[in-house]
Amino acid sequence: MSEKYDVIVIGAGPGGYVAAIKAAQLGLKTACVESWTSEDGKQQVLGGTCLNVGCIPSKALLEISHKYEEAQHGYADQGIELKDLKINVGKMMERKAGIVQQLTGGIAGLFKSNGVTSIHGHGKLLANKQVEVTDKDGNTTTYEADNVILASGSKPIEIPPAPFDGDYIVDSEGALEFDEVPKRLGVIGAGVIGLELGSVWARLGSEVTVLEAMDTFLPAVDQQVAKDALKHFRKQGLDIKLGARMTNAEIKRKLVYVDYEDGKSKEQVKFDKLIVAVGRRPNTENLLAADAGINMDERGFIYVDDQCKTEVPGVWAIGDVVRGPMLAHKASEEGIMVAERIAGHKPQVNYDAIPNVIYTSPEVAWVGKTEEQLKSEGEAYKVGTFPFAANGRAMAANSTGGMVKIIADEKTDRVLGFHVVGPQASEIVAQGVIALEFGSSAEDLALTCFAHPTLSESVHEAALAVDGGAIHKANRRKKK
Ligand SMILES: NC(=O)c1ccc[n+]([C@@H]2O[C@H](COP(=O)([O-])OP(=O)(O)OC[C@H]3O[C@@H](n4cnc5c(N)ncnc54)[C@H](O)[C@@H]3O)[C@@H](O)[C@H]2O)c1
Repeated sequence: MSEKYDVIVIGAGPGGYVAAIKAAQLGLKTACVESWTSEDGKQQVLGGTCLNVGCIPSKALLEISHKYEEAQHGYADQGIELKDLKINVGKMMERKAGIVQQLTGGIAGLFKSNGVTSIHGHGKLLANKQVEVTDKDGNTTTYEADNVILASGSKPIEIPPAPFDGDYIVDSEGALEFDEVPKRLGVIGAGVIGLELGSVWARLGSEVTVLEAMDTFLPAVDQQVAKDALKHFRKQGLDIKLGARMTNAEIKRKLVYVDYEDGKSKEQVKFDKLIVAVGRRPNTENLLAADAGINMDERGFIYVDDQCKTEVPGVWAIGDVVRGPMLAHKASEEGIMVAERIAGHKPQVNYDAIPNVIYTSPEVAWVGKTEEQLKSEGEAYKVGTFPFAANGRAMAANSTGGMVKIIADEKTDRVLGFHVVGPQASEIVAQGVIALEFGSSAEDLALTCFAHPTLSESVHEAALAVDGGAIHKANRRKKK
């Protein structure tokens, strides 16, 4: 038996590393176990999926591809003339790798400065809050802790009709590593990952076809916003086929042949590469000893309550291994809540005010309820929208697609939902999160002074529009 800790965190993704830093800041003796190893097998890699092969590298590619597309299609209209524009995929990948390295190295520095002990190896929870760590050579060490936080994240779901081969049929990770722009790219699943990665490669020149089994586009998103987004994506050249269920994918002569059914007929299409993005599942295999006392549902999610407590006192679980959206910022919030609870405080994550973002172009972002949810709950509500087409700053930026939509309670005027499709939606949605968190009314937003000229003025106008008072668009007349 080795050292005893106040807190051992298993997993150093945005849930785990944040929990470990917060616990150490609160004076708890903390260790964080992470098995991820650099390609040369020499070093531990911190940051999990988000920093290494998820949010951060995908955003690096999204930013670069956005610039390239703008230079290709948007500059000439603005009087900027370019000759011989080219994309250098190798250089783009180098830049992405540099950003990842900088950030993951930064966590190691933060662990050091906060006094978190980093343990390299695979962590497994045993009975009595013991954690067994197996290093890369197979040696095991067992640690004891008063509290264990399980934060082992998730991985892409592999489906039998389209097994990953790492070259032609890839998951979200493989889709960040193509060494050239595929001529024809297939994407299975029009979820967040499929749309983000599909749009990266479409902007770099791929002909992208997205096959989505469901008939409804982005069913979790407010449908007025989802329909607007779909229109923009299709206009950009993404061929999104709804109601198209992929049934088989086969690699033949350096091409991927994909069969799908669309309710009317069976079709086949061929691609140079295929990305399969049909969801993720929790990383809970080999995480828990049989006598650890922790229960999971049939899909491998660990049962927890609102405070992320498992059924074993002192064992907590956060992030992608538990209920709720698989989002880095949700995991981090849970990590902070758990660390503070261990230290004796009583914080609570407000699960009703967690923002969602799809980093496409235009971006889609929202927080709170959709119109569809409110209708099904029988709530009376009112809506204000404002299009970026009527926003001077959006015009100046040559980015006028989309809108802001605010939904407020019919009686109390309290903001219930905040939805954006358009430029900088990921930044603008923070205003909705603050409104929801502070329980603000649409009138509070309408009475707030917004700087001119900014994209955020569309928030102001949408809030004014909730009661028919927008200045820069025609309001629907109220019935007398
Ligand atoms: N920006 C972000 O917030 C972000 C980024 C990446 C990942 N994530 C999270 O990661 C998780 C996984 O994302 P995802 O996009 O892989 O999953 P998803 O669940 O969002 O979407 C998967 C889609 O695949 C479709 N599908 C399944 N089988 C199919 C088939 N045989 N043929 C055609 N379509 C099929 C489903 O109907 C679904 O719409 C999500 O929880 C997501 O929120 C979030």
